[in-house]
Amino acid sequence: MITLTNVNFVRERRHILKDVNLRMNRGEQWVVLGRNGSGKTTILEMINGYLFPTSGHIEVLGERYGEADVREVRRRIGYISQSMMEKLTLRDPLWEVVATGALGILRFYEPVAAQLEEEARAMLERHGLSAMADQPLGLLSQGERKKAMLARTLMQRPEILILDEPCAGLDLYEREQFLRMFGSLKDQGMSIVYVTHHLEEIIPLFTHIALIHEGRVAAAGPKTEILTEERIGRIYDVPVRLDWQDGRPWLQVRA
Ligand SMILES: Nc1ncnc2c1ncn2[C@@H]1O[C@H](COP(=O)(O)OP(=O)(O)OP(=O)(O)O)[C@@H](O)[C@H]1O
Repeated sequence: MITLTNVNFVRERRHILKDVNLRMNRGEQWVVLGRNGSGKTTILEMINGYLFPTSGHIEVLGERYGEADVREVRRRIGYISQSMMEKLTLRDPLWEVVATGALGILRFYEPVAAQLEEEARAMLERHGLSAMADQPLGLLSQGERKKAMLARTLMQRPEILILDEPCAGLDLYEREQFLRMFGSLKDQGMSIVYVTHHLEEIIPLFTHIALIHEGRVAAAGPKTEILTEERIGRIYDVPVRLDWQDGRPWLQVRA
C-alpha cells in the first residue's frame, strides 16, 4: 500500500531523512511516533507527493512517484493536517468547505451542484455538525474544525487516510469521539496512517508503529513489539513506565 525505499531528504545542507525504509501493507493501521523535528511530517508530505526524496523511491497504492501522475494518486488519499486547514478560507460556509473535498479543490468559484450540496450536508449531519452547516468555517471551535476536516476528507472516499496530530487541541470527550470514528472508517476498508505525540491515542484499532528518531526509522512493526519501556525511554530520554490497559498503552514518567 505504501512503500518508502532508501529514502533520503536533504534541504539546506540538512539531512532530514536518512535512509528511511518503511512498508505499510493493506489491512494494517499505522501510527507514526517520534520527537519534535524527527521527520514525521516530512514523511507524510512525501507519501502525499508534496515533497520528493533527494534519493530513494516511494510507491503508494501501486503507483511509483516519479512515474505516476501524483495528482491522481493524491485523489485516493485523504490528508488531514494543520497545513491543509490553513489552505481553506475561513469566511466560506461550512457546507461549501466540506463539499470542496469531493472535488479535491480548495474553493468554489461557480454555483455548486444541488446534489453535491445535499451530500455535504448529509456528511455534516453524520458528524454532528449540521447545526453549523451555514456558518463560516472561521466561527467553528478547534474541535469542530477538526471534525469538519474529517467530514471534508471523507467526501472524496479515500483509500488511505493520513492524519497529522488530529487530536491536538481537543478536550478529552472530543478526542475520544474522534478516535471512535476511526472504527467505522476501518470497516469501510480505509487504511489509516496516524501521527501523534500521545501514546494513549493508540487505540486497539492500530496494529503497527513506526518510531522515527533523528530522521531515521528507529523501529517499525507490530505495536506490542515496538512499544517497550526501554525503547521509549531511550528515544525520549525520559525514564518511563508503560502499561497496557483495555488494549491501549498508557505512559507514566518515572520519578
Ligand atoms: N523545507 C525544509 N527546509 C529545511 N528544513 C526543513 C524543511 N522541512 C522540514 N525541515 C526540518 O526537518 C526536520 C523535520 O521536520 P518535520 O516537520 O518532519 O518534523 P516532525 O517530526 O513532524 O516534528 P513535530 O513533531 O515537531 O511536528 C525539522 O528540523 C525541520 O525544521
